[in-house]
Amino acid sequence: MILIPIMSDSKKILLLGSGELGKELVIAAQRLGQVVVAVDSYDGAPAQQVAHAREVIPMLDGDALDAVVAKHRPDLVVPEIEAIRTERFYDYERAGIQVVPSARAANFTMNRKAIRDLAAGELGLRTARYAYADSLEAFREAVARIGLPCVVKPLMSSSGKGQSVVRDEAGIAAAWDYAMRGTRGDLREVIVEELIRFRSEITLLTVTQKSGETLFCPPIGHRQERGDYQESWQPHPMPEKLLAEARRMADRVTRALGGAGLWGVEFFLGDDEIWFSELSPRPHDTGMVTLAGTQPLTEFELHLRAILGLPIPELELVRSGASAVILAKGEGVPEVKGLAAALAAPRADVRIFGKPVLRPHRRMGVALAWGAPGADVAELVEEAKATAAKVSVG
Ligand SMILES: Nc1ncnc2c1ncn2[C@@H]1O[C@H](COP(=O)(O)OP(=O)(O)OP(=O)(O)O)[C@@H](O)[C@H]1O
Ligand SMILES: NCC(=O)N[C@@H]1O[C@H](COP(=O)([O-])[O-])[C@@H](O)[C@H]1O
Ligand SMILES: [Mg+2]
Repeated sequence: MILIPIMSDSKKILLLGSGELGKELVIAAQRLGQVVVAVDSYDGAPAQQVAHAREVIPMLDGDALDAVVAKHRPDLVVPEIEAIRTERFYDYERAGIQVVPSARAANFTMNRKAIRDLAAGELGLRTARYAYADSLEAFREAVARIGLPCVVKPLMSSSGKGQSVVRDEAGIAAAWDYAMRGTRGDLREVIVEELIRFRSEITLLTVTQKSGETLFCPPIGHRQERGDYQESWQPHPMPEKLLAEARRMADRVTRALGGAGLWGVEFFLGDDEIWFSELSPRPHDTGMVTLAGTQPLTEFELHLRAILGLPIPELELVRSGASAVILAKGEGVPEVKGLAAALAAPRADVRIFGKPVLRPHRRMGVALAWGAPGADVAELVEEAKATAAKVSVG
C-alpha cells in the first residue's frame, strides 16, 4: 500500500511574545483553523488566554528557546516582541522552520544599530542624523556631534523604554542613566538622534507576500507620549508625493530584510519632506486602529494571510477610524469598570487585553471609533478618547 502524505492547510505556530498584538493574531489564526502555542516570560499573558497551549520561558535565553522549539516542532516561529534571542532564528530557518518574516528581519530589527546602518547606510534612506555611544564619555561626544536638543534611545528597547530628549548639557548624565535603566538585556549602548521637528508621524502598514507584489495599507497617523503611542487614526491625510516616497522606502527596506508578513514602517513627515524612523517586522501597536473595521482585513488578519501564503484582497479603505489607549490606573490586580457607559455611544468599541497585572502607564486596552471613509479623523480621535476615558482598568 502506498501512503500518500496528507497536505494540511493547518500549521502549528509558535508565537514568541503574547501581548495584545499576539492576542488578536491568535484569534485570527483560530478562525482559520491554525494551531498556536503562545510563549511569554510571564504566565496568563493576553495571547495565552486564547491559544491552544502556552509556555513560560525567558525568551532572551537561547537554550530555553531551543528547548521550546524542540518540544513543539512548529511549522512557523512568529515573533511578537523584540526581546528574544533572535540569533537562534538562523538555525531554525536552516532546520526548515519558517521564521516570520525572516530570521534576518527579526534579528536586524531587535537592535536599532543593525536596522539604522542598513536603512541609512546601505540603502541610503533619509533618517535623522545619528551617532552611537557605549559609555558616558562617548555619549557626551555623540551629543556634541549631533547637537542639542537630541533624542537618546537604548539600542535595545521598545515602546519608548529608556528614551528621552536631552535639551541641555546638564541633562546628559541623567539621560545616560535613564537609558541604562531602560535597556534590554546587558547591552550598554545607545543611539543619539537629531530631534526632528516633524509635523506629523505615520505608520505605513506594508505587506510582503510569498508570491505577489508588496501591498500598502492607507497611512495611519499617530501621536506619541513618553515614546509610546496614545492615539492613532486611519487614513492620515498627506500629500500624494510624500506617500509615494514612503511606499518606495518601505518597499526597499522590507525587501532588503526579506520574508513574508505585515510590517509597520514608521516615518516622520514635514511639510514637504519625509524621514524614515524605524520598522516592526510584525503588526504595529498603532495599527490596532484597523480593529475599527477600517480595511477589509485587520493588520492581524493580513499578517496571518501573508505568512501562510494565502490570497490578500485589495487594501482599500472601507471606513475611517481612530484608536485611543486605555492605560493602567494604579498598581496591582486589574479590575475593569465603565463598559456600559463606554459602549453606549454609537460606533464605539473597546478591546480589553486581559493583562494580569497593572503597572504605571501599562497599556491595558484600546478604545475604537469609526465613521464613513470621508469622516473627519480628528473628530474620530476625540470620540475614541472619550470612550477610553469612560473605561477604567485599575
Ligand atoms: N529623532 C527623533 N526626533 C523626534 N522625535 C522622535 C525621534 N525619535 C523618536 N521620536 C519620537 O519618539 C517615538 C518613539 O520612538 P521609536 O519609535 O524610535 O521608539 P520605540 O521604543 O522603538 O517605540 P515602539 O517600539 O513603540 O515603536 C516616535 O514615534 C517619535 O514620536
Ligand atoms: N510597541 C510594541 C508593542 O506595543 N508591543 C505589544 O505590547 C506587548 C507588551 O506589553 P506589556 O509591556 O504591557 O507587557 C507586546 O507583547 C506586544 O503585544
Ligand atoms: Mg516606534
